[in-house]
Amino acid sequence: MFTQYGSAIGGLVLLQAMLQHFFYPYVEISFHEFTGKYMKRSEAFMAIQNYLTENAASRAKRLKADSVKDKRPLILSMDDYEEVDDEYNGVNITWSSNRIVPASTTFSLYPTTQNPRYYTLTFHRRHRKLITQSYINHVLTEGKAIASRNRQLKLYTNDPQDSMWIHAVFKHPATFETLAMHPDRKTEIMNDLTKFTESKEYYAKIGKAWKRGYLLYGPPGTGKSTMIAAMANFLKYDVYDLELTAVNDNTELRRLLIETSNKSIIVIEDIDCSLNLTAQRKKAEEQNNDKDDDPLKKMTRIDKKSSKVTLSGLLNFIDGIWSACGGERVIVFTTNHVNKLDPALIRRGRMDKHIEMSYCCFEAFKVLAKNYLNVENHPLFETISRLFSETHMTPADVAENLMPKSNNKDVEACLRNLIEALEAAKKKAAERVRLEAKRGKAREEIEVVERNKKEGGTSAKEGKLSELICQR
Ligand SMILES: Nc1ncnc2c1ncn2[C@@H]1O[C@H](COP(=O)(O)OP(=O)(O)OP(=O)(O)O)[C@@H](O)[C@H]1O
Ligand SMILES: [Mg+2]
Repeated sequence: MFTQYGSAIGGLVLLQAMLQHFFYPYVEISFHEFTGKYMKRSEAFMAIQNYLTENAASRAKRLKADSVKDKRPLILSMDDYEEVDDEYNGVNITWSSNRIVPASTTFSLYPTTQNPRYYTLTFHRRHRKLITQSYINHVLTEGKAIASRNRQLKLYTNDPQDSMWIHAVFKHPATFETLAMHPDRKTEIMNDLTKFTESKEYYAKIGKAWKRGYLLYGPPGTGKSTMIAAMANFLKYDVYDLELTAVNDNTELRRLLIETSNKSIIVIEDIDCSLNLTAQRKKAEEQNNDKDDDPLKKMTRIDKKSSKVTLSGLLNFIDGIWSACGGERVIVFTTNHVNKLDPALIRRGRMDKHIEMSYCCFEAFKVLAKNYLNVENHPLFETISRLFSETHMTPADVAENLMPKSNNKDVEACLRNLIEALEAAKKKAAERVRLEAKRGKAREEIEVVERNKKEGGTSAKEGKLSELICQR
């Protein structure tokens, strides 16, 4: 009797399922927050979450506000058990957010204490091809792009105590827009960076690690560090500021470099001073060191000697290490003395692009005038343009001279300040040239006297010249 009942009920359930399948014209796809054997957070879920937060959450009736650090705007996403509609190529799609409620709450495999979430995508079955072959891809790509746009950049530095990376939020205001440089050169560098980020397949095809090296060189205050910050903000890459003098040996250097993440800029500033990496410099320093008895200098000398990071170690890592680690890394070296660097360190292929950061030109000044004074044109620009063609000044000094001296932000007063400073710099440079010429002439005359002496002759000028030598 019971078995008869049982089979009748079973038959009804089956019939209901068949009817539902026949009459329910929708397809549902679920995307779970945690997937795989180790219950890893799903990248697809995160991408969908970003996509829905940016595109569809404004249409949801119930929103969830996430607390965010750092005074960033509040993030509003759709709440649990809420639905939103989306449209793609004229097709309507519904997303709903749900949570798995486990049968027992005593033990959970999932890494969060809350019940894991999942999104369900519902659409009419006649659009199956469009949704599965195009729409889902579109959502995932968009979601990843949103994540990279909203990512908070990090600045890593290597801790000298335990040689580990420590990080802070990277918040440098410099951008290519605010960087004082000729616009054509800025465009060239931005294009170069963009091409690099889009060349994953190309690097794979030619069998090279996906990395690009930049050497920034120029006098102090010409914007090398500022350029690195602008690059990081442009690429949305984290910055690893590697202080080589705090690295004890090649093994440590190797570990630090392996620990750097994808999409990052590795910076080694003042490469010529970081270690005794250049042959000429090493020799000169050794000679000077032997004469030098300053205790402080002696201490740094000992420190430098005990550091066993070698040029060949550094070069090997630059060449080889990232081929194994998946790449997408930019490495930037900076120096004030490009001529002193070992050619092996900067040859093409290691440092792919050499960028000279130079004194301020009129075009670069216009960027600073816009940044600091919010002016794009002014009658005094003509004088300033002429002065820039006659004298040198670093962008750092130009910026300093453009800063209002009081609370009164009078544009004309600031520009006159700069003109005064440029004229003073021009005068100083002319004086330097005059002195150099005088010194050169005196040197020539001394040489004549000495030659005459050697040849046994005397010079009428001799007495006068020794006086001159004493004055120098
Ligand atoms: N090209 C530039 N564009 C905008 N601001 C600049 C530029 N160059 C210098 N500055 C200003 O001058 C300051 C110093 O510049 P920065 O530290 O980038 O120079 P640097 O070339 O790295 O110098 P150093 O060789 O001493 O490290 C910056 O904080 C910035 O305000
Ligand atoms: Mg610098």
